[in-house]
Amino acid sequence: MPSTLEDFEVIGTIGTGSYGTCKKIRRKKDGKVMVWKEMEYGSMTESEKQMLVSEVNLLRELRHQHIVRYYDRIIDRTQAIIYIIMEYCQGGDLASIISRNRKDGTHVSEDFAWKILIQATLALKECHRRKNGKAVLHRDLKPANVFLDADANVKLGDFGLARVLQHEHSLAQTYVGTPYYMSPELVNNQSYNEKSDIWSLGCMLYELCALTPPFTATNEGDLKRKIRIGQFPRLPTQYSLELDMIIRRMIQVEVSMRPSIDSILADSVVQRKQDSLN
Ligand SMILES: CNC(=O)c1c(C)[nH]c(/C=C2\C(=O)Nc3ccc(Cl)cc32)c1C
Repeated sequence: MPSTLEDFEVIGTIGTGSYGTCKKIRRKKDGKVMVWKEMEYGSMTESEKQMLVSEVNLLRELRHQHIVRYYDRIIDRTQAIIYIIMEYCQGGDLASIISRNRKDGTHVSEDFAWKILIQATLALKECHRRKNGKAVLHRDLKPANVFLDADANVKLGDFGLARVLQHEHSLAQTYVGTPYYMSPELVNNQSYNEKSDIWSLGCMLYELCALTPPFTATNEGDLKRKIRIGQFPRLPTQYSLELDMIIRRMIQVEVSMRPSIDSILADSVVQRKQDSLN
């Protein structure tokens, strides 16, 4: 029996992104707290709507402990709104954690950083696992798209849809945010690949610890120049050389020099940290 809007009650608004509003909802039949992302599709062409449907179907297939769980979708054809119903992540998003630490002058612990590194890498491994020969590259890995559950476990969210919603009519097309995590291959107009997600992962982990992206500038031209050069400061000295080194390996300009997901997970320090997490 497909869900309807009447099966849920809205208990709060979590946030509004470039392509919709995220609301906290409660399922009436069992009180389960979830979220839905409301997205207007009225201005989309038929092919863009088809892209959205296929991306939502991809989300439906992804089931992993570190990927936000997709539950259902409701299409309100009268309002031209699709509601995508997903798992509630009580711990919020990494962007809020970074902002709070920046304001308070505090830093996440080394163990927390390793936990996020390991679990986000496991989530990416699942995304990159070929589905009918089609990799689901994240393409938009950033602190605002990494969520935490009640036990501060990583839940990677919001991928695929970001790409679909970059259609020419979408407000999402209007430039939102500085591309701090843009990889050198994208700066050079080369193709996006799995190692581009590794670059973004490294930039995100760097910012989680240093509370600033590895590359910053006052204009996009300078930012692109710094990304091409690829030099950035060591993590704050409270963090180990091992953590600095593994993040530094991810943020290598040369694509082939960046570690694969499997080599990250095979790293001896990662293995030791993973054992202590389990
Ligand atoms: C400060 N952040 C929050 O309070 C927050 C909380 C408690 N939950 C969220 C976001 C989500 C959440 O709780 N579940 C989600 C599923 C998919 C997507 Cl794209 C986002 C979410 C956020 C941004």
